[in-house]
Amino acid sequence: MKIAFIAHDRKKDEMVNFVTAYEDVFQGHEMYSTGTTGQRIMEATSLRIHRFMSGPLGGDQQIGALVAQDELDLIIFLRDPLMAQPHEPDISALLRLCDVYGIPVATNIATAEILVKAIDRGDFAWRDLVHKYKPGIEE
Ligand SMILES: O=C(CO)COP(=O)(O)O
Repeated sequence: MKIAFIAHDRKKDEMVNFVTAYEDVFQGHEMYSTGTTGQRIMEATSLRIHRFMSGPLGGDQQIGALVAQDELDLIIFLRDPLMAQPHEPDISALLRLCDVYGIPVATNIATAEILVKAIDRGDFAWRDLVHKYKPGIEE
């Protein structure tokens, strides 16, 4: 699977703890992140993650481009709902693309917990069918 991690500043500790706790589940998957989030995760774990730009410098949009190209199966995006972000339009654009393409996206730790257990159980097998048949997007 192809998984992306993104966390706003006040959620980074939570993200690091989460990924550390489930490191064995994430091992072996192809992983992406925004700049600082990926750096923090790699400092704390043995996971290798392809890091894009930092969010405010375009990282959310780079991950959005992967969604548009059907190159991501899951996004864990721990957003800070109590702090305004200078790049809010980029964040909205990424979440919109997830809805356009039906990409599972967890925006809080409770949903992230459920989805990581779903990976472990093989519940993401339907993504293989999506890749296989790739229906066109309705306009
Ligand atoms: O701002 C972000 C997502 O919107 C995250 O970017 P960083 O991982 O570089 O802090």
